[in-house]
Amino acid sequence: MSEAMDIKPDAQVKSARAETILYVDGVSVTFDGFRALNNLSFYVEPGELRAIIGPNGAGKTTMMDIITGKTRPDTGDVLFKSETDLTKLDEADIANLGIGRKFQKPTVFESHTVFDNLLLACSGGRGVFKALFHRLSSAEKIKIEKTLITIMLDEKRDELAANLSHGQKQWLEIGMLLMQEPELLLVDEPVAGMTDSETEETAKLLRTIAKEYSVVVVEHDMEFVRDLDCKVTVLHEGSVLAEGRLDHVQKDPRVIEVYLGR
Ligand SMILES: Nc1ncnc2c1ncn2[C@@H]1O[C@H](COP(=O)(O)OP(=O)(O)OP(=O)(O)O)[C@@H](O)[C@H]1O
Repeated sequence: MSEAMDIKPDAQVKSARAETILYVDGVSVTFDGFRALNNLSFYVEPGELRAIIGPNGAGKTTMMDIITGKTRPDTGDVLFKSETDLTKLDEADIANLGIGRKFQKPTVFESHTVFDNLLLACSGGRGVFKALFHRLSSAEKIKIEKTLITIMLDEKRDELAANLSHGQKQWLEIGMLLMQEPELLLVDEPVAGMTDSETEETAKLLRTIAKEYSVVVVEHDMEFVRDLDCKVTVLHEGSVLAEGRLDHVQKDPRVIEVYLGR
């Protein structure tokens, strides 16, 4: 990007902020002298599905850590819904604001059924015993039923989570996050280790979820990213290298050189 394009007049910055669910601007973070994020700026609109790609070490995980309050930036702004400064909040506050994060490995309650996993997720910290034995409100029931269908596990509702395939466990964990009705969902490499058909179904699932919530997905699997059919941000050395539709960024010689051409 040219220097001229880098200059953001105040009015332009303001209008970008006004329309964003996530506003990351000029974020840098250094670990022991190594700059993991370097003046990183990108914006996500409400209801948007966004894929983040980039080579190993590009800063994708660090970026998620900054958004969720696990890591503090040295400089830069991170705003949720244009006004809440996430750099001042801790991880629990940020989760309570409505930002859900799905880590790469599924962490479901293996010895409970699919249905009970969703029930536990909407229990609001009641504890396992109380959560499983309290009377479900009709709103909770509807929410669980709707989520079971969304995550394609309606027919597995009485199955122990331990008996699910790896892909189904990932979907269940996404469902558990949906029970909290997050406005922004961050998903880290969801299809690693999935079968081809599970990968395809996961793209459909995330596209469905993005009709209701904003979703940011970090992934290396290009077929999957193509299926997401969304805007793609390419990170490299802690900055945005390119942004646009996958077809567009795949043709960018810089992207081919540092990532896709390998
Ligand atoms: N806590 C830390 N201390 C020191 N260096 C770190 C720390 N966290 C990340 N890094 C370094 O910052 C850089 C960016 O790492 P990050 O994990 O964000 O990249 P990534 O794009 O998620 O890579 P991958 O695709 O391999 O997961 C890497 O060089 C990594 O070694």
